[in-house]
Amino acid sequence: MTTPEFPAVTPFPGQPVHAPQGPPLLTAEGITVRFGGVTAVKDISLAVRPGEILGLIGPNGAGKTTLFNALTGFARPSAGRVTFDGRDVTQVPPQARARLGMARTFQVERPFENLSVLENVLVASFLHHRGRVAEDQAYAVLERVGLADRAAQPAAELNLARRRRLELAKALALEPRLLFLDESIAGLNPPAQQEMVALIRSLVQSGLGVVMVEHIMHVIMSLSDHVICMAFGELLAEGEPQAVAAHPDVIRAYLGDDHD
Ligand SMILES: Nc1ncnc2c1ncn2[C@@H]1O[C@H](COP(=O)(O)OP(=O)(O)OP(=O)(O)O)[C@@H](O)[C@H]1O
Repeated sequence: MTTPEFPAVTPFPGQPVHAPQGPPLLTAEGITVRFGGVTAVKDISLAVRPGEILGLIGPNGAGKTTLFNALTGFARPSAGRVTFDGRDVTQVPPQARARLGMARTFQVERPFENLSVLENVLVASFLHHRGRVAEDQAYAVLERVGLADRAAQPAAELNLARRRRLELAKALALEPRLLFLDESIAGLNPPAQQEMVALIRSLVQSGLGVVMVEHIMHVIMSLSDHVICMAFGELLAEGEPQAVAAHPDVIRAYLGDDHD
Protein backbone atom coordinates (compact mmCIF):
# COMPACT_ATOMS: atom_id res chain seq x y z
CA MET A 1 0.00 0.00 0.00
CA THR A 2 1.33 3.46 -0.84
CA THR A 3 1.06 6.53 1.36
CA PRO A 4 0.60 9.48 -0.98
CA GLU A 5 0.01 11.91 1.90
CA PHE A 6 3.41 11.17 3.42
CA PRO A 7 6.23 11.59 0.91
CA ALA A 8 9.38 10.06 2.40
CA VAL A 9 11.51 13.00 1.32
CA THR A 10 12.70 16.27 2.77
CA PRO A 11 11.02 18.76 0.44
CA PHE A 12 12.64 21.81 1.98
CA PRO A 13 16.37 21.68 1.32
CA GLY A 14 19.08 22.92 3.64
CA GLN A 15 17.56 21.48 6.78
CA PRO A 16 19.95 22.44 9.58
CA VAL A 17 20.64 19.91 12.26
CA HIS A 18 19.20 20.79 15.60
CA ALA A 19 19.26 18.69 18.73
CA PRO A 20 16.52 18.83 21.32
CA GLN A 21 18.13 18.79 24.72
CA GLY A 22 17.56 18.93 28.45
CA PRO A 23 14.54 18.02 30.55
CA PRO A 24 11.07 18.58 29.07
CA LEU A 25 9.71 22.11 28.99
CA LEU A 26 6.18 20.78 28.65
CA THR A 27 4.68 17.54 29.84
CA ALA A 28 1.11 16.38 29.56
CA GLU A 29 -0.04 13.28 31.37
CA GLY A 30 -3.31 11.48 30.71
CA ILE A 31 -5.10 14.45 29.15
CA THR A 32 -8.79 13.78 28.62
CA VAL A 33 -11.29 16.39 27.44
CA ARG A 34 -15.02 15.68 27.39
CA PHE A 35 -17.75 17.87 25.95
CA GLY A 36 -20.97 16.46 27.43
CA GLY A 37 -21.11 12.91 26.10
CA VAL A 38 -18.30 13.44 23.55
CA THR A 39 -14.77 12.46 24.55
CA ALA A 40 -12.76 14.70 22.21
CA VAL A 41 -9.37 13.76 23.72
CA LYS A 42 -8.74 10.53 25.59
CA ASP A 43 -5.74 9.88 27.81
CA ILE A 44 -3.02 11.60 25.76
CA SER A 45 0.47 12.05 27.22
CA LEU A 46 3.39 13.90 25.66
CA ALA A 47 6.58 15.84 26.36
CA VAL A 48 8.43 18.62 24.54
CA ARG A 49 12.04 19.61 25.21
CA PRO A 50 13.82 22.85 24.34
CA GLY A 51 14.72 22.89 20.65
CA GLU A 52 12.17 20.18 19.84
CA ILE A 53 9.27 20.28 17.41
CA LEU A 54 6.29 18.08 18.25
CA GLY A 55 3.82 17.65 15.39
CA LEU A 56 0.19 16.76 16.03
CA ILE A 57 -1.59 15.07 13.14
CA GLY A 58 -4.80 13.17 12.60
CA PRO A 59 -7.84 13.15 10.37
CA ASN A 60 -10.60 15.75 10.74
CA GLY A 61 -12.26 15.55 14.14
CA ALA A 62 -9.36 13.57 15.65
CA GLY A 63 -9.11 15.92 18.62
CA LYS A 64 -5.94 17.86 17.67
CA THR A 65 -7.42 21.32 18.26
CA THR A 66 -9.00 20.24 21.53
CA LEU A 67 -5.70 18.81 22.77
CA PHE A 68 -3.90 21.97 21.61
CA ASN A 69 -6.45 24.05 23.53
CA ALA A 70 -6.03 21.91 26.63
CA LEU A 71 -2.24 22.36 26.49
CA THR A 72 -2.52 26.14 26.06
CA GLY A 73 -5.28 26.73 28.63
CA PHE A 74 -8.11 27.46 26.19
CA ALA A 75 -9.91 24.24 27.12
CA ARG A 76 -10.08 22.67 30.56
CA PRO A 77 -9.06 19.00 30.73
CA SER A 78 -11.61 16.70 32.36
CA ALA A 79 -8.64 14.65 33.58
CA GLY A 80 -4.87 14.80 33.41
CA ARG A 81 -2.09 17.21 34.18
CA VAL A 82 -0.06 19.74 32.19
CA THR A 83 3.28 20.95 33.51
CA PHE A 84 5.51 23.69 32.16
CA ASP A 85 9.08 23.88 33.36
CA GLY A 86 8.18 21.49 36.17
CA ARG A 87 5.24 23.58 37.38
CA ASP A 88 1.65 22.34 37.27
CA VAL A 89 -0.22 24.73 34.93
CA THR A 90 -3.33 22.61 34.36
CA GLN A 91 -5.58 25.24 35.92
CA VAL A 92 -3.54 28.29 34.89
CA PRO A 93 -5.37 30.61 32.43
CA PRO A 94 -3.83 31.40 29.02
CA GLN A 95 -2.63 34.93 29.90
CA ALA A 96 -0.76 33.66 32.94
CA ARG A 97 0.75 30.86 30.84
CA ALA A 98 1.98 33.50 28.39
CA ARG A 99 3.71 35.25 31.27
CA LEU A 100 5.41 31.97 32.20
CA GLY A 101 6.70 31.48 28.65
CA MET A 102 3.98 29.65 26.68
CA ALA A 103 2.67 31.47 23.61
CA ARG A 104 0.35 30.42 20.81
CA THR A 105 -0.78 31.51 17.38
CA PHE A 106 -4.34 31.21 16.13
CA GLN A 107 -5.50 29.39 13.03
CA VAL A 108 -7.54 32.43 11.98
CA GLU A 109 -5.26 35.37 12.58
CA ARG A 110 -7.05 38.42 13.95
CA PRO A 111 -4.68 41.39 14.15
CA PHE A 112 -5.93 44.82 15.18
CA GLU A 113 -6.65 45.80 11.58
CA ASN A 114 -6.39 49.57 12.08
CA LEU A 115 -3.17 49.44 14.05
CA SER A 116 0.18 49.34 12.32
CA VAL A 117 2.19 46.14 12.13
CA LEU A 118 4.58 47.50 14.78
CA GLU A 119 1.73 48.54 17.09
CA ASN A 120 0.21 45.07 16.84
CA VAL A 121 3.46 43.54 18.05
CA LEU A 122 3.92 46.25 20.68
CA VAL A 123 0.70 45.14 22.37
CA ALA A 124 2.41 41.80 23.04
CA SER A 125 5.76 43.41 23.95
CA PHE A 126 4.04 45.29 26.75
CA LEU A 127 3.70 41.98 28.62
CA HIS A 128 7.36 42.22 29.63
CA HIS A 129 8.51 45.74 28.70
CA ARG A 130 7.53 49.39 28.71
CA GLY A 131 8.24 52.46 26.58
CA ARG A 132 11.26 52.55 24.32
CA VAL A 133 12.45 49.10 25.38
CA ALA A 134 9.11 47.58 24.32
CA GLU A 135 9.33 49.37 20.97
CA ASP A 136 12.89 48.18 20.34
CA GLN A 137 11.92 44.64 21.25
CA ALA A 138 8.87 44.72 18.96
CA TYR A 139 10.99 46.03 16.11
CA ALA A 140 13.60 43.30 16.70
CA VAL A 141 10.86 40.66 16.47
CA LEU A 142 9.63 42.19 13.20
CA GLU A 143 13.16 41.94 11.85
CA ARG A 144 13.31 38.31 12.89
CA VAL A 145 10.13 37.43 10.97
CA GLY A 146 11.00 39.62 7.98
CA LEU A 147 8.35 42.29 8.51
CA ALA A 148 10.52 45.23 9.61
CA ASP A 149 9.99 46.99 6.29
CA ARG A 150 6.22 46.84 6.92
CA ALA A 151 6.35 48.20 10.47
CA ALA A 152 4.34 51.34 9.74
CA GLN A 153 1.78 49.69 7.47
CA PRO A 154 -1.75 49.06 8.78
CA ALA A 155 -2.20 45.35 9.51
CA ALA A 156 -5.32 45.37 7.31
CA GLU A 157 -3.12 45.86 4.24
CA LEU A 158 -1.01 42.73 4.71
CA ASN A 159 -1.43 39.72 2.44
CA LEU A 160 -2.04 36.26 3.95
CA ALA A 161 1.63 35.25 4.15
CA ARG A 162 2.52 38.47 5.99
CA ARG A 163 -0.52 38.21 8.26
CA ARG A 164 0.74 34.76 9.28
CA ARG A 165 4.16 36.19 10.02
CA LEU A 166 2.55 38.98 12.02
CA GLU A 167 0.65 36.35 13.99
CA LEU A 168 3.96 34.62 14.68
CA ALA A 169 5.59 37.96 15.61
CA LYS A 170 2.85 38.66 18.16
CA ALA A 171 3.53 35.30 19.80
CA LEU A 172 7.32 35.79 19.71
CA ALA A 173 7.00 39.23 21.30
CA LEU A 174 5.73 37.42 24.41
CA GLU A 175 9.28 36.00 24.60
CA PRO A 176 8.12 32.39 24.90
CA ARG A 177 10.22 29.34 25.57
CA LEU A 178 7.47 27.16 24.12
CA LEU A 179 5.50 28.13 21.03
CA PHE A 180 2.22 26.57 19.90
CA LEU A 181 1.55 26.95 16.17
CA ASP A 182 -1.99 26.32 14.98
CA GLU A 183 -1.87 25.75 11.21
CA SER A 184 0.61 28.52 10.49
CA ILE A 185 1.45 27.12 7.06
CA ALA A 186 -1.79 25.75 5.60
CA GLY A 187 -3.15 27.95 2.81
CA LEU A 188 0.19 29.57 1.93
CA ASN A 189 1.70 29.20 -1.53
CA PRO A 190 4.85 27.02 -1.79
CA PRO A 191 7.42 29.88 -1.55
CA ALA A 192 5.63 31.32 1.49
CA GLN A 193 5.49 27.82 3.00
CA GLN A 194 9.25 27.50 2.57
CA GLU A 195 9.83 30.86 4.23
CA MET A 196 7.69 29.88 7.20
CA VAL A 197 9.42 26.49 7.50
CA ALA A 198 12.84 28.19 7.46
CA LEU A 199 11.67 30.66 10.08
CA ILE A 200 10.36 27.92 12.39
CA ARG A 201 13.63 26.01 11.98
CA SER A 202 15.63 29.09 12.93
CA LEU A 203 13.48 29.53 16.03
CA VAL A 204 14.05 26.01 17.31
CA GLN A 205 17.78 26.38 16.62
CA SER A 206 17.82 29.04 19.30
CA GLY A 207 16.25 26.59 21.78
CA LEU A 208 12.55 27.32 21.47
CA GLY A 209 10.26 24.31 21.90
CA VAL A 210 7.40 24.04 19.38
CA VAL A 211 4.09 22.19 19.30
CA MET A 212 2.40 22.41 15.94
CA VAL A 213 -0.88 21.31 14.43
CA GLU A 214 -0.62 21.31 10.67
CA HIS A 215 -2.60 19.68 7.89
CA ILE A 216 0.15 19.82 5.27
CA MET A 217 1.75 16.44 5.81
CA HIS A 218 5.05 16.96 4.01
CA VAL A 219 5.61 20.11 6.08
CA ILE A 220 4.92 18.50 9.44
CA MET A 221 6.84 15.37 8.49
CA SER A 222 9.93 17.33 7.47
CA LEU A 223 9.84 19.77 10.41
CA SER A 224 8.92 17.56 13.38
CA ASP A 225 11.32 15.69 15.63
CA HIS A 226 8.44 13.72 17.06
CA VAL A 227 4.94 13.15 15.71
CA ILE A 228 1.75 12.20 17.52
CA CYS A 229 -1.10 10.91 15.38
CA MET A 230 -4.58 10.94 16.89
CA ALA A 231 -7.87 9.49 15.70
CA PHE A 232 -11.22 9.70 17.47
CA GLY A 233 -9.52 11.45 20.38
CA GLU A 234 -7.08 8.63 21.03
CA LEU A 235 -3.40 8.11 20.38
CA LEU A 236 -2.99 6.11 17.18
CA ALA A 237 0.79 6.21 16.81
CA GLU A 238 3.76 8.28 17.87
CA GLY A 239 7.46 8.45 17.18
CA GLU A 240 9.82 9.70 14.52
CA PRO A 241 8.00 11.19 11.52
CA GLN A 242 8.85 8.46 9.00
CA ALA A 243 7.90 5.68 11.43
CA VAL A 244 4.52 7.31 12.12
CA ALA A 245 3.93 7.88 8.39
CA ALA A 246 4.55 4.18 7.74
CA HIS A 247 2.37 2.96 10.61
CA PRO A 248 -0.48 0.81 9.24
CA ASP A 249 -3.08 2.34 11.60
CA VAL A 250 -2.08 5.85 10.50
CA ILE A 251 -2.32 4.93 6.84
CA ARG A 252 -5.72 3.33 7.45
CA ALA A 253 -6.99 6.37 9.37
CA TYR A 254 -6.05 8.72 6.56
CA LEU A 255 -7.28 6.55 3.74
CA GLY A 256 -10.54 5.99 5.63
CA ASP A 257 -10.80 9.75 6.11
CA ASP A 258 -10.20 10.32 2.40
CA HIS A 259 -12.89 7.86 1.45
CA ASP A 260 -15.58 9.16 3.83
N1 LIG B 1 -16.79 22.82 22.09
C1 LIG B 1 -17.14 21.60 21.69
N2 LIG B 1 -18.32 21.04 22.05
C2 LIG B 1 -18.66 19.79 21.66
N3 LIG B 1 -17.90 19.01 20.88
C3 LIG B 1 -16.71 19.50 20.48
C4 LIG B 1 -16.26 20.82 20.85
N4 LIG B 1 -15.04 21.02 20.28
C5 LIG B 1 -14.74 19.89 19.60
N5 LIG B 1 -15.75 18.98 19.72
C6 LIG B 1 -15.77 17.65 19.13
O1 LIG B 1 -14.57 17.00 19.53
C7 LIG B 1 -14.04 16.21 18.47
C8 LIG B 1 -12.63 16.66 18.16
O2 LIG B 1 -12.65 17.95 17.53
P1 LIG B 1 -11.32 18.77 17.22
O3 LIG B 1 -11.78 20.07 16.63
O4 LIG B 1 -10.47 18.83 18.43
O5 LIG B 1 -10.64 17.87 16.13
P2 LIG B 1 -9.45 18.24 15.10
O6 LIG B 1 -8.57 17.04 15.04
O7 LIG B 1 -8.81 19.51 15.51
O8 LIG B 1 -10.25 18.42 13.74
P3 LIG B 1 -9.91 19.37 12.45
O9 LIG B 1 -8.68 18.78 11.84
O10 LIG B 1 -11.13 19.16 11.60
O11 LIG B 1 -9.73 20.76 12.96
C9 LIG B 1 -15.01 16.36 17.30
O12 LIG B 1 -15.92 15.29 17.35
C10 LIG B 1 -15.71 17.65 17.60
O13 LIG B 1 -16.99 17.68 17.04
